Amino acid sequence: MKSAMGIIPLFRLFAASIFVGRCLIFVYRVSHTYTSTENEEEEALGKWAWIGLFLSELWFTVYWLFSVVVRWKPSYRRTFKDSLSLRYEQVLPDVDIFVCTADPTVEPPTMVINTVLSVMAYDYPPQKLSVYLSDDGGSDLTFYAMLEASRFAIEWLPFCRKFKVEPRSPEAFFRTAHQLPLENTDIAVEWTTIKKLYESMKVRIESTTRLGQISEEIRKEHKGFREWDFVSGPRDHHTILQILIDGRRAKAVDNEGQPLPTLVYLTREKRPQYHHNFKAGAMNALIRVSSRISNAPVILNVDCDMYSNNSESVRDALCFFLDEKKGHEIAYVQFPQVFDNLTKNDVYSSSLRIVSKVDLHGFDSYGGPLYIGSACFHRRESLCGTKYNKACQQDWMTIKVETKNNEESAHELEEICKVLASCTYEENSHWGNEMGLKYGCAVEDVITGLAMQCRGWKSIYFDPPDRTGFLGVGPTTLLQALVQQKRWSEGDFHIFLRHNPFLYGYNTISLGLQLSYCLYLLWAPHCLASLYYVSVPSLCLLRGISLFPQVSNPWVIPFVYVFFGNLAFSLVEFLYCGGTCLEWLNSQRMWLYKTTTSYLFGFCDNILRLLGYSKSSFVLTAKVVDEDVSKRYEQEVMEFGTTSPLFTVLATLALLNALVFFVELKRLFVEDEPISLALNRYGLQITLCGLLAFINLPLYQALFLRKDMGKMPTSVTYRSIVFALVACLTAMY
Ligand SMILES: O=c1ccn([C@@H]2O[C@H](COP(=O)(O)OP(=O)(O)O[C@H]3O[C@H](CO)[C@@H](O)[C@H](O)[C@H]3O)[C@@H](O)[C@H]2O)c(=O)[nH]1
Ligand SMILES: [Mn+2]
Repeated sequence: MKSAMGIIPLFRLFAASIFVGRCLIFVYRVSHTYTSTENEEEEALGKWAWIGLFLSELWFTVYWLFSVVVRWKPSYRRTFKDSLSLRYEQVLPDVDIFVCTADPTVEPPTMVINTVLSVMAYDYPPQKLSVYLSDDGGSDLTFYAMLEASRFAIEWLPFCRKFKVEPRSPEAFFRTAHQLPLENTDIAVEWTTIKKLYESMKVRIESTTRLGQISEEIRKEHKGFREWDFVSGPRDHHTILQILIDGRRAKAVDNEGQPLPTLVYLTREKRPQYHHNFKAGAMNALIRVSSRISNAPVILNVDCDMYSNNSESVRDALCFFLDEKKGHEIAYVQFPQVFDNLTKNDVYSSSLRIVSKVDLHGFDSYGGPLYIGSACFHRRESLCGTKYNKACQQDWMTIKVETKNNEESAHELEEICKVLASCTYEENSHWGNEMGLKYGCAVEDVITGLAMQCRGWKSIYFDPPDRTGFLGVGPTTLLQALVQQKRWSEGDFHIFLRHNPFLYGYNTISLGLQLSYCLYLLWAPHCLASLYYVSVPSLCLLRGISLFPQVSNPWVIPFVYVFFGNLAFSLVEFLYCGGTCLEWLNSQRMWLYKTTTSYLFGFCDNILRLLGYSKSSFVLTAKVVDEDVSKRYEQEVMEFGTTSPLFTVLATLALLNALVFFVELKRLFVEDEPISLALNRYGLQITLCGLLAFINLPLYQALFLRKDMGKMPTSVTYRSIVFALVACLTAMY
């Protein structure tokens, strides 16, 4: 989707009509109520159910308004990289690139170094680039892979430059461009050589990783390995800092004599008695260490699972930072997160399609997108806590970094920087609060971005029109997807409670932006209304309580219009953004699953935290799964396979709706009451229940029909059958 400008007026018209529909629904809810002919108890019950439904609809409407605000006036951006080169090529600023990794088994070292190599190979003066890897896994395996990468870069960078290779992650390159360019023998020869080099490196790294330890032979290759003699475990060790390529040295050149970017490996100190604050802690350590080594004014942050797919992204980002009119007020430039491991119809709806094609463009027009963790360029100054003011307007980009470091040897520099990454360094300081990334929130990125915007900075969303900037790894099992969503919803709601955009952003960020933020920050409480809507109307059906207008009553029109109008809109929007119909259906299912489980648990965690019970955690998203699981993923078969309370909730809700639907069908067709009467009275409720049963079809399959390892575990099946039956029986009697 290039730009949705043309259809914006249409959208506004549609939104207005839905708004009228929603108002009519409220008029109906307020002017009518449930009346029973049977008894008082029944009537009281019905009245409560009615009020609950009214509140849910009220909530849905408020939430829908946020989504309308986001879509109201999106903005789309282009860059002019040629003008940038013309004007600034000689004075381009330094750029520091931070890559984070946390665990060598969940995030394999080969993946990590592919990301590292892709960012080392940016189309940018290499002497101005410094790449830092933060290894929270404290693993010598990752260090070894980095050492290999530092050697491979000598061949890889000139190769990329010469043949304008895209993408510059070797793994992705050889995977996507497996056709050998035969017509030109020169390329063919070099291609084969470099491919062989890469593959032999990969074999070495993978065999070492499989072995789980570094052989004596390899240990001799670098003094750095000796550091691991003193490491007692991934949560208990000193700082290890190794400058693998020292870009200041004349020796640091590739095989064509061109300079290489600086390459640094860091694992910050960790001690059991100190909380390490997950990725935020890692990033802050990197900010400090890099400030002493290269101190570039621009910082790019990527996760190790997200490689650069476009060698020009640095230049794209600088077009905004160096913009004469607006550049001085920009804190960060966020690129979309796109994933390259998704299947055609994206079973787990991991693609963030609507987020990146719709929502973030909307945020942009109100003052800037959220910071979403990876693929984001920062201005060091704003990340370090500076408030935006007039002084920021000076020519900050072109100020040359002090070169005092030049006399120190790499070893001296390493020793000096180690303290900056120690556990105690942050004691009694503003780090994690006013400086650097904020601590104590499961979405350190969003809260940090919001804090910067509240300090007066703006941000930019840039979705490159021709070539995606970054490609990452999305969750590939249902549980991973739900757990990731739980972390996000928990963190987002935490922000709403503790760093509310209306309070902190009062007078500094626009009302539009404050409202837009709510679209994400209120995911968690959204579960309440959703849970209500997918269970209570169905349970009421069993009892014969009708909660919607009769089908023959004109009041039914707004209900039908709002419900189906919104569904139709979201389908059209999805297709417009390049999705498929099946993908849309999957996204609807996932939205239901996320709201009723992830958001529910995220919500509960926040409540527990308020009561002082819960402590923060960060469940990493797995980047590798075993073959069996991955095969089912390729076939787009939903993966259950493990017992999890999340699955119990899902299965219970699904069974409940199936049960009710069957009971109702039986009633309709078997009992004496004429069908038309019952349909008229319960039409909407039965439709809702039927739709819920329909969207859950894959789940019933997993419960009762499948035989593979990914089916629902029997314990979950039994448990949810019991829960669903109990709920139905309670409702009936
Ligand atoms: O103690 C930790 C935990 C995580 N990480 C890194 O954080 C990144 C994100 O972790 P991942 O498991 O990939 O989670 P995702 O859900 O994919 O991450 C998204 O959501 C996170 C916030 O919840 C953001 O930090 C990420 O940038 C964003 O991509 C990875 O590079 C990890 O190596 C650390 O460095 N240290
Ligand atoms: Mn990730």
